[in-house]
Amino acid sequence: MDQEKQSEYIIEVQNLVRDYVSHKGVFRKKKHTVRAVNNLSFFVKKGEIFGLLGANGAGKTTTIKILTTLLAPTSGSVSILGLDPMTQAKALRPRISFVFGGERSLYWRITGRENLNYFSDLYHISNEIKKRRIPELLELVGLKDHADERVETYSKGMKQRLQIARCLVNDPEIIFLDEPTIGLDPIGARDLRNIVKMLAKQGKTVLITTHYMYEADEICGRVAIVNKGKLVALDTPANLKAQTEHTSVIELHLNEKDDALLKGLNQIKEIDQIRANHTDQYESVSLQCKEPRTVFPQLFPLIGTGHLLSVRTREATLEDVYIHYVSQSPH
Ligand SMILES: Nc1ncnc2c1ncn2[C@@H]1O[C@H](COP(=O)(O)OP(=O)(O)OP(=O)(O)O)[C@@H](O)[C@H]1O
Repeated sequence: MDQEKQSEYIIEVQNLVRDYVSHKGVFRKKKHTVRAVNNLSFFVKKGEIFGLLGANGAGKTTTIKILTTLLAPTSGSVSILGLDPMTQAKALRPRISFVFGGERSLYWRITGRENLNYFSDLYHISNEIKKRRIPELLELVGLKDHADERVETYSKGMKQRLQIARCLVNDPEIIFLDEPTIGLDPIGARDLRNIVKMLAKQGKTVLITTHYMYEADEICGRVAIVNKGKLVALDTPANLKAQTEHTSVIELHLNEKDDALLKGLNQIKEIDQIRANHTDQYESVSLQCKEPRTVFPQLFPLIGTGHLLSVRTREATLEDVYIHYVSQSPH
């Protein structure tokens, strides 16, 4: 990527590597290295909602920690707002903010408003700005009517919204959100997504990690799919789905597990990928293929009488795309 092109980005990550080194054994200690981030590169523009997607252990949190000045990289270069998070942390910190999933960075014994007041003071925000900004933030995250209640009385969703308000007290240019909707009920998660969308509309840049593909599809302008520390795909959700344009999914629901069927499905060469999910009540099998009509004639003879509850075809979702990339990348 040339210099001119890079300058339009406010997050620049190039060939980032981070190793964790530990020592195992009591006497003869053996060095053990885990490469959590493996040659990762991506660039984010101002105002984007950029998603970092990956399974547990993919290296997302490690990457965010490096980008937010909390952890040193092993090698590679990172530039946030034109600053190096390691050597220019002091200049960078007031201009960014972050929320880590499940983190307890609020004081539960005091009210929501008092929390925002306290965190504003840590950033030396003037009384004049605080007076205007804190009510605005409480309004933004829908906590205006609960501002003077203790945080310990808040629901999980309210606490998470207060975390977002907390991370906005310094009016950051970039917000890093590590799994912000984890553990929230569907309405709480939707409220949080709406807040994130609103922030991007106001010109904030958001880097978000999530396990929920529909969430990434809904709010992210672009997503990077990371597997075992490596980038395996990067594009808009629409483009990623379009690249698998000729991919359809046939979904079968069966009233019980059918090993013979799975064995037979493995023989159909027109099926690109098979995913089976077994619950107490039923077995669901998803088949990725290019042309369902080429699969059906071979599929139906395999299904034992009485086993099939339903069958339907659908277009590939971002989740299918994600599974496609993650299962294809080398282990
Ligand atoms: N402090 C540490 N010491 C040793 N290994 C670590 C440390 N922190 C993370 N790792 C390892 O680095 C890899 C990446 O972890 P990381 O937490 O960055 O992944 P993640 O994508 O955020 O996962 P999750 O979705 O579970 O939060 C994992 O293999 C993890 O076990």
